[in-house]
Amino acid sequence: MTEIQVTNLNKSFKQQPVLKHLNFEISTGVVGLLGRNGAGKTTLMKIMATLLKKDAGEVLINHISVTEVRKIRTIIGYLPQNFQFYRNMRVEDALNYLGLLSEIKQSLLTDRIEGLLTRLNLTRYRKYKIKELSGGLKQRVGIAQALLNDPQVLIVDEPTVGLDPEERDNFRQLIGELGRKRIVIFSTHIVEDIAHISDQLLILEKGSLVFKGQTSDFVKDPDKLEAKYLALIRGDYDEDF
Ligand SMILES: Nc1ncnc2c1ncn2[C@@H]1O[C@H](COP(=O)(O)OP(=O)(O)OP(=O)(O)O)[C@@H](O)[C@H]1O
Repeated sequence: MTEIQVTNLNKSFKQQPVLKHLNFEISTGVVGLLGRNGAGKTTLMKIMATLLKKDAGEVLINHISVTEVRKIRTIIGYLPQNFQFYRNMRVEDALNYLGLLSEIKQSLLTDRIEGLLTRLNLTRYRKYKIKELSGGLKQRVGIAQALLNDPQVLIVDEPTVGLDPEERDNFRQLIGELGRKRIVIFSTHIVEDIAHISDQLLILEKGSLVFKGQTSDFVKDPDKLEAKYLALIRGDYDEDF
C-alpha cells in the first residue's frame, strides 16, 4: 500500500498564496485532481515531484519527506504538462537516454524498456522518431519515461490535452490499469477524464481544497460528477446529486 500524507502545505509566489493550508491523505489507486486553470494543481504536483520547494507544511510519500529529493525521485514518476522531448531521437533511444539520466543501470534499463514497450503497445514504433508520432503515441512514450523507475507514485499533469477522442479513451484505460498497484495522480480540468477511473478525488479551488475523499462519496453516479463539480466551484452546491 502506497500512501501520501500532506499536512498544512502552503506555497506562495511573490507573496501571493497559491496553495493554502492543504491537508489530505491518499492511497493506492487513481486520484483525480480537479480544478480550474490557475487553481494550483501544477504547483501541488511539482512539490510532490520535488521540482518545486514548499514554503511550509509537510508532504510525506510512504513516510519519506519530499525534502529528501533523491529518495523521493526513486519512487516517483512524473509526466509534465505539454511534455516535449528529443524530437529527433528514436523512441527506444530516447527512453534509454532518459533512464540513464535517472541513474538506472543499463542491464535493468534494457529489460524495463522492453517491458514498457510491450505493455504500452509501442513495440512497433520503437524505431520511430518522436516527432513522427501522433499525440496519443507521444503521450504513451511520456508515460513510458515516467514508469522507467517502476515508481510507486505516478503523477500526470493534464495528459489528455490535444488527444483525439479515441486516444483519450485509450489513455484513460491505461491510467486505470496503472492505478491498480500504485498511486496515480491525474490532474485535469476535464471532469470526463477521471469520472469513471478515479477512486479518490481532490478538488482545488483558488489554492484551497474544497473536496477530498472517495469519488463515490462525492457522487454515487459518475455521470453526475461534472454537474456536481461545477455546482461546487460555482458556489451553488446542491446536496441532491
Ligand atoms: N513560477 C511562478 N511564479 C509566479 N506565479 C506562478 C508561478 N507558477 C504558478 N504561478 C501562479 O500560481 C497559480 C497556480 O498555478 P498552477 O499552474 O499551479 O495552476 P493549475 O491549476 O495547474 O492551472 P493550469 O491548469 O492552468 O496549469 C496561478 O495563478 C499561476 O499564475
